[in-house]
Amino acid sequence: MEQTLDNIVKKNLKPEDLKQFNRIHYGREDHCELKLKESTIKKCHEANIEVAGYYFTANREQIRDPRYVKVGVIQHSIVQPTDKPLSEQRAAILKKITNVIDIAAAEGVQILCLQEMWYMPFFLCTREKDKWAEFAESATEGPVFNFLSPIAKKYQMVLISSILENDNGTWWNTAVVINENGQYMGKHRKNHIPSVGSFSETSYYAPGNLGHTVFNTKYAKIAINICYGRHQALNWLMFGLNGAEIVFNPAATISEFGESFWGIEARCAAVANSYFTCSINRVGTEVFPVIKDGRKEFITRSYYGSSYITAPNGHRTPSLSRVRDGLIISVLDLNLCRQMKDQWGFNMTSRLDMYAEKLSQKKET
Ligand SMILES: NC(=O)NCCC(=O)O
Repeated sequence: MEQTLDNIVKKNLKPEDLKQFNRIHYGREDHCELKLKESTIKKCHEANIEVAGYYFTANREQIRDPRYVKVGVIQHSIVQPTDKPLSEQRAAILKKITNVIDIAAAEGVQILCLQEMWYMPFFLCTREKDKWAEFAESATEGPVFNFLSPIAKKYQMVLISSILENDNGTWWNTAVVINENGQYMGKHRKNHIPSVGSFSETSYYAPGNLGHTVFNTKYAKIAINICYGRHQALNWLMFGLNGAEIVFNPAATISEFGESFWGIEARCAAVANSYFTCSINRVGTEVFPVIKDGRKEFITRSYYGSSYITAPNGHRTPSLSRVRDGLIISVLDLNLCRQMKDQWGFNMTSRLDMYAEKLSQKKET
């Protein structure tokens, strides 16, 4: 059994203690597991993909019907070594992901989010640009959009695809939303760009210029907070103010950068803003041969996966594996968003006026 925090706890606690742990830590005594099809389990086993299903309920209301939506998140490693031709690298990932999307579709997933820059190695640690430029593409007619669009249509699935966008020669870190008819619905550009340790993304693209768009899809009002933006409470807040019911956080992050707060930030955001959050991180080790001072060196980075989903009441799923490809399928009752607002009064008691006044006075130091 793999050493995730959940597995360590499960293995070492007596059933009664485990119940207590789950009640206090996760907010519920069991994980409300969703029964998945035999075929899903078989296909995932064959492809060495961890698969887990959960559901989040809300109180029954007298007037409003439950508003169920089934979401999926996929974490995965790259397939080919990073020195192979770019087209081969991308084709191998697309093939792998097609299989996982097919599995998710057979389970009736309606909204599915992929990890940050899912179709390529996360080369942004190398500081190299030219070598990778062909991975940067148009949000509306690039190879990745053209690949996903028919899939979205075939399965009437909303797809969130994090890409390296090339918009008339300018690069952006962008999440594209494709609607259930396979049409481009819009995009969000990463607002906060890391320049920390080997995450030197500021040399590639500028902070996003599209604000905090919420996409009113057929199934839910969704938004995307891309990776490093999860460290900013106000970034999460703005998506909530704009009406998001689910905020996806496609990421690429490694242990050295706060694995201990990975499980906290999106969960806090879900509680503070009364929406669901879906956190998706890469897995696997990516090795980049680079030339430094005339010598060949290797940059190696390992991503710790651990994708999970949180409800507005703070209940969350266990994490996926730290090392294996994985798929979480979860049923969410969106009624829980308003119920939490009503129960806790977070909206009613917020003091945005007070913050706005101070923020408008704030000068850059
Ligand atoms: N991809 C990305 O923004 N990574 C930054 C490191 C982190 O926020 O964990």
